[in-house]
Amino acid sequence: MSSNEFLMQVSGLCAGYGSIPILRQVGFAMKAGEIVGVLGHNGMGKTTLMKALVGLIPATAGQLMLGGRDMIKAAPHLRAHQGIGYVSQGRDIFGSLTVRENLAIGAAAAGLNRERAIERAVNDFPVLERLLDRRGGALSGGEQQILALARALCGEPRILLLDEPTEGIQPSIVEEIEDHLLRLARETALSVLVVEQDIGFIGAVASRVLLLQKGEIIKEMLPEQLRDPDAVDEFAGLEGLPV
Ligand SMILES: Nc1ncnc2c1ncn2[C@@H]1O[C@H](COP(=O)(O)OP(=O)(O)OP(=O)(O)O)[C@@H](O)[C@H]1O
Repeated sequence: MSSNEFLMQVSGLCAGYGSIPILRQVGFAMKAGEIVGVLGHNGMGKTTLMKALVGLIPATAGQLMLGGRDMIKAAPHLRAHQGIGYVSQGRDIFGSLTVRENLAIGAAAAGLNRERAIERAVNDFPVLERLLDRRGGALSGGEQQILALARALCGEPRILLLDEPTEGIQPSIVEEIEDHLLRLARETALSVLVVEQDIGFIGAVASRVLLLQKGEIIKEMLPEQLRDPDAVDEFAGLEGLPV
């Protein structure tokens, strides 16, 4: 396969906090429309990987090829212009602003028409319609996750990075997120890199799974291999999918 078929290519990525190295020579590539999962024990560097890709912490080495350019030294907003969207583990909803205002900020950050972005968000996630005038802080965890996802999508990313999107949310909303991600990947060729502890979610959405151990990708698995409890437990410290 030629390198041009990849939307994003990461190679030799090293990053950490101050003098503490966390990521060690991380490399992988993603094609358009692919959903890739990242599994790993707590503290193995999953969130650090997301932050290094978004540009919230500096890389000490490596490349991040996006649209034919190495963006590893670029500021976060420039990476966003190259198509990277991000929903952090904490979701970063503005709690004192309404859902409508949260979405408007997402649209403004991407230089898009506010009304059109809100219309699209409601169309994508109908649950948001009755919540538009409610404050972000008054939403349930699941509603906040949907809002964070909708806000990131306002930027029309080509690659969406999601950090534990199912954490603390009810199963019906988890299913809604699964369905929506699969539809976006299929219909709009959105690529998604998703860090998760919910192995059922990863098994449902990802076409392959990267296992991160001590800041290194040590193995790549297919979702069906997540049914092997020993393999999953060894590398990710999680129970496998039911056989
Ligand atoms: N701001 C920080 N300063 C220093 N060390 C940090 C900082 N944030 C994280 N670390 C350390 O970096 C390592 C990787 O953390 P990271 O949050 O990336 O792990 P994770 O795999 O996402 O874990 P979790 O599943 O618990 O979120 C951990 O040892 C953590 O203690």
